[in-house]
Amino acid sequence: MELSVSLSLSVPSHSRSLPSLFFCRRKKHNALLIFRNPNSTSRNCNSSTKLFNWLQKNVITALNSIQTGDGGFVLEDVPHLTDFLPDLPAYPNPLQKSTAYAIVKQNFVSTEDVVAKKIVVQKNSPRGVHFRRAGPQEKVYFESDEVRACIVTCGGLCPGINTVIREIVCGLNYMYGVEDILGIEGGYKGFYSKNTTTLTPKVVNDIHKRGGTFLRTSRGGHDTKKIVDSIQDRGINQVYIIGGDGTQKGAAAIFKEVEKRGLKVAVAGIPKTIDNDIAVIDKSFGFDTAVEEAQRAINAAHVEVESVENGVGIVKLMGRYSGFIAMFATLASRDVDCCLIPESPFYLEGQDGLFEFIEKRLKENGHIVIVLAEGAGQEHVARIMHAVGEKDASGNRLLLDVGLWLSQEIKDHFTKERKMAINLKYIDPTYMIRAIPSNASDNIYCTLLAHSAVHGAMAGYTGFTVGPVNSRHAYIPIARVTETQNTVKLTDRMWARLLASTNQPSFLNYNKVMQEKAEKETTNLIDSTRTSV
Ligand SMILES: Nc1ncnc2c1ncn2[C@@H]1O[C@H](COP(=O)(O)OP(=O)(O)OP(=O)(O)O)[C@@H](O)[C@H]1O
Ligand SMILES: O=P(O)(O)OC[C@H]1O[C@](O)(CO)[C@@H](O)[C@@H]1O
Ligand SMILES: [Mg+2]
Repeated sequence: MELSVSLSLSVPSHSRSLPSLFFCRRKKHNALLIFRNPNSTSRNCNSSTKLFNWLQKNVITALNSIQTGDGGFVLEDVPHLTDFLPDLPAYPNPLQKSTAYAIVKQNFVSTEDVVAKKIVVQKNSPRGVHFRRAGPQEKVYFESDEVRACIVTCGGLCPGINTVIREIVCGLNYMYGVEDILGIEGGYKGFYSKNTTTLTPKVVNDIHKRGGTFLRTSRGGHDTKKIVDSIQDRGINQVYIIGGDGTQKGAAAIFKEVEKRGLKVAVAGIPKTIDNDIAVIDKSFGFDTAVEEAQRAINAAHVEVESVENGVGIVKLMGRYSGFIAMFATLASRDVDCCLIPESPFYLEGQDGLFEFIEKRLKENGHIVIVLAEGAGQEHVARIMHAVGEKDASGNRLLLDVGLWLSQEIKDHFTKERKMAINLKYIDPTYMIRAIPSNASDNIYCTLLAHSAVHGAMAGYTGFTVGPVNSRHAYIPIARVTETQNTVKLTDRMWARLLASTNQPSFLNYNKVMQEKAEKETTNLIDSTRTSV
């Protein structure tokens, strides 16, 4: 029989008589749990703690909640409250009595249901990694009147945050009869520095029609201890956390602390990012809305440059480390001649460089539209501006304005060096594409995310992120979505589609060109020093 291994930080404080390190089998999931008992009076407590710490450091990431099965089947499961509170009672799901849901053929998802991470397989390939399927379960671990939930939003804005807030509130209330829901204001720091607001279906009724976040947001200020103290003091037992990769790391830290303190608190993460840079999930909410809104800016650029001689339009879109918005906006528009993203470094001068391409398009068509992701070409701007690498309150690198830099470089090159008059229009709609309400399909997506999170928390799952994997909503261990960032793969078919549609240079010679440029600059510097001496 195959067993998986999982580590749990502590056991309830009354268990002084238990050994300092002990093992037990979690039958339901066929897993071996290793517990550390910090209250143990046993004499070998010290060495056990050392062993536990070593296991935690070296083994936990690899083995936490992993179950294996026949044919190479792997389930990367999420934690459950009963992992560290084994005696929790379960109750029948109140959805059984709901008139709306009673007619659903398969009202509950089975605890055996899983979602495959990889959907394209071959006859003999192993079954591979799976995640727990999201949805309502027959048993819940909270009674309706026992729940005190809270919702917090952190990081940058994204279309659809208000829909997620609305649907968590309405989902908890309409499906599970929960009436005690609190809003934490202004991001993580709101837990310990602000009063809460009361959220009811009536209060949130119209918020999905507005952009932004009804609860407001912030960067920085994550203090795990203070946050969990506040959760404990306020008697909160379900925490819904909406935010990007940084926020999800914060959610993981809150979960760990909750687990360490042995609290009956379900921690659910709902991934949010306009950049679509969250790993594992198909797509992040608000992304489609942002791509759609970007079309308006691209269209404006096209109209402008088409109406003048030698028109050069530059549209800067969001995308710190991932160029998904720029790539999808380009593919959708068909008016874009060149798309520049952080994953594909570009160069200006020489053969197959950007200047050569612009000149070619101006000669052919009389105009050119360039879409630029804000994170692209940062190395060029940094070199010119001697940047000091400023960071925001969360520690994210602050980007330099690549749009302004590129506009200036293009103007200088064509007017000074090529003696060509150009008409350059720089459009910067960065915040406009994320400060709008979500479109219809994102609204539905947000509803499913919120409801999946509610079902998961009610079923006692915790320390999870929810999201669609191959179109099926799943509960994903938080570490899975924070360990890597989703970026555009230049070797994937989608980037090839873009190159084929724009016919832009691939900049594959980037390293060679940049090395030659650096060598040339060094030689020039040496020559000019010699001359001046
Ligand atoms: N490693 C971490 N551990 C704990 N908390 C973190 C960590 N990284 C970030 N946070 C907290 O998460 C919150 C949001 O982080 P950040 O500003 O990076 O935005 P984000 O969630 O990544 O969203 P986005 O990048 O889409 O705007 C902040 O309050 C920050 O303090
Ligand atoms: O909201 P801020 O702090 O200006 O940060 C902007 C950044 O946030 C993001 O929108 C991600 O949320 C990035 O695309 C962008 O670089
Ligand atoms: Mg982030």
